[in-house]
Amino acid sequence: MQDTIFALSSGTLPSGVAVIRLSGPSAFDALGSLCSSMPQPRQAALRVLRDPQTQEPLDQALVLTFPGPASFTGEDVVELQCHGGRAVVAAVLKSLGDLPGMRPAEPGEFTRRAFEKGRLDLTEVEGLADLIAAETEAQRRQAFRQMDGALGRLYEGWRKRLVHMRAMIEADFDFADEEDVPGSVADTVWGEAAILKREVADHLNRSRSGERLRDGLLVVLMGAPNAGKSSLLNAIAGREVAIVTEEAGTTRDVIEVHLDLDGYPVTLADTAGLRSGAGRVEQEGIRRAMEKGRAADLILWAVEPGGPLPEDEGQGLPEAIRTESVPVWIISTKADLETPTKRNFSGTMLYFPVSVTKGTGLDNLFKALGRFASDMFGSGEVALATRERHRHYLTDCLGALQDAVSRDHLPAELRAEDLRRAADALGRITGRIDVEDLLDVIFREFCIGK
Ligand SMILES: Nc1nc2c(c(=O)[nH]1)N(C=O)[C@@H](CNc1ccc(C(=O)N[C@@H](CCC(=O)O)C(=O)O)cc1)CN2
Ligand SMILES: Nc1nc2c(ncn2[C@@H]2O[C@H](COP(=O)(O)OP(=O)(O)OP(=O)(O)O)[C@@H](O)[C@H]2O)c(=O)[nH]1
Repeated sequence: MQDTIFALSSGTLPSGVAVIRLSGPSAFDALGSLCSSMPQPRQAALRVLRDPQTQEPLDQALVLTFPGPASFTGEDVVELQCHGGRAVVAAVLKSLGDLPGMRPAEPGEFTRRAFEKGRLDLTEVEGLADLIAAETEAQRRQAFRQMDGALGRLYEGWRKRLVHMRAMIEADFDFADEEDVPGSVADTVWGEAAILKREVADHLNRSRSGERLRDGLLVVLMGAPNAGKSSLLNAIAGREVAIVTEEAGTTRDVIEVHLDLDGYPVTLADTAGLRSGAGRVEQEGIRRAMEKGRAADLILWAVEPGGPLPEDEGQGLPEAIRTESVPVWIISTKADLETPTKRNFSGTMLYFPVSVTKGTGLDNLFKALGRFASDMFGSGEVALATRERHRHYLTDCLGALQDAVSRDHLPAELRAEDLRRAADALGRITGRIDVEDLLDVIFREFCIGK
């Protein structure tokens, strides 16, 4: 018999109320050992929880039962909604652990059981994890859609189309000698495969923005020492997160703040000022700055009056980063010291005069950053791939479809095998590869068993 697992499912203690969940075949017996009578399924009831050995009262709690399979995990589930005191929760967990067949749950084990019982596919599991991690509105929306099955349905739909295409080819072989089967049904299959290939390719092209929305856009502040980067970061973050001093080369490490810009997640990283002839520690800071710069979605180049511009040889933005085709915006700092004049720099770069001392120019910069993020993430209407894992298998799927479509000089059996690889790649994303499907489709559509 499978273990029954239990865990505190609500957050850090102490809290107003703490939710302890149990799932598995002994869940209801365990509840029976703790309280006098079982409540109606799915209805909260107030009960005194007692230590099963001593009958000492532990707490007065709301208890709920969710009989499987109509529960979150698909198993019998019990919830104990206790007072959120540390000793209360410790005492209840101890009593549960002493009961037969009970053990503490591993991280994610409730959801894992839900997956194993087929109640959630892998993308829904990931969506649930992302929903719990979501920090901004756009992240929440994307995660909710995925948890709700939008991505899984898209891939399942594609996989079913592939299974159907293979069924067509199979049928063509099986009935090649029979008279009552129409001519080569398989001929239409390659056209369908080409259409699907385009859909997968489009989806794959958009997957970066799904991943970005999940992780947050990386905006990196770079520039010469003393340009005012840390002051700018502090002003943007609205709190003192980076050390601001008048000494050049203060920021030696990369400091990051997470921002919520109109619901979009943005990570802003402050970096060490770039200069030659720096000491060893500072050199390391510069190396890290370069590393961040290469990973950036956007670089803000801070320049004080008279300071170096990105394209300046030696003091500017290093060649290695300029060639990465990352957009660079110029932030002309300390605008209170000197009326900033738009100097002669590459005309395509956006330019923002900012004074942290006077507090001017920041709103403008915020608005532009918000627009940049919303352009990058798009409308958020379509289900996007959100993980490298998805992109990996989508690439496999696309490669297999490409083979199926292009290898028209090869026998259909081999090209059907390409379709199988494409379908399996999708099945790996959702965690559901089901070989029985192929037979099902053949039986249903062609009445083989007549
Ligand atoms: N107290 C509590 N709140 C919670 C959860 C929980 O487990 N406990 N959840 C945990 O993540 C989320 C809600 N998710 C849930 C998903 C499905 C079922 C469930 O019982 N599903 C059955 C019955 C559906 C129905 O009656 O409409 C089913 O799908 O068959 C319960 C919670 C968020 N809030
Ligand atoms: N007048 C004026 N001074 C500023 C402004 N912003 C920053 N400063 C000053 O410029 C100096 C350098 O600022 P930081 O923010 O430490 O510069 P940084 O670019 O982070 O420097 P490093 O960490 O060395 O790379 C400090 O003395 C700040 O007070 C501004 O808007 N106006």
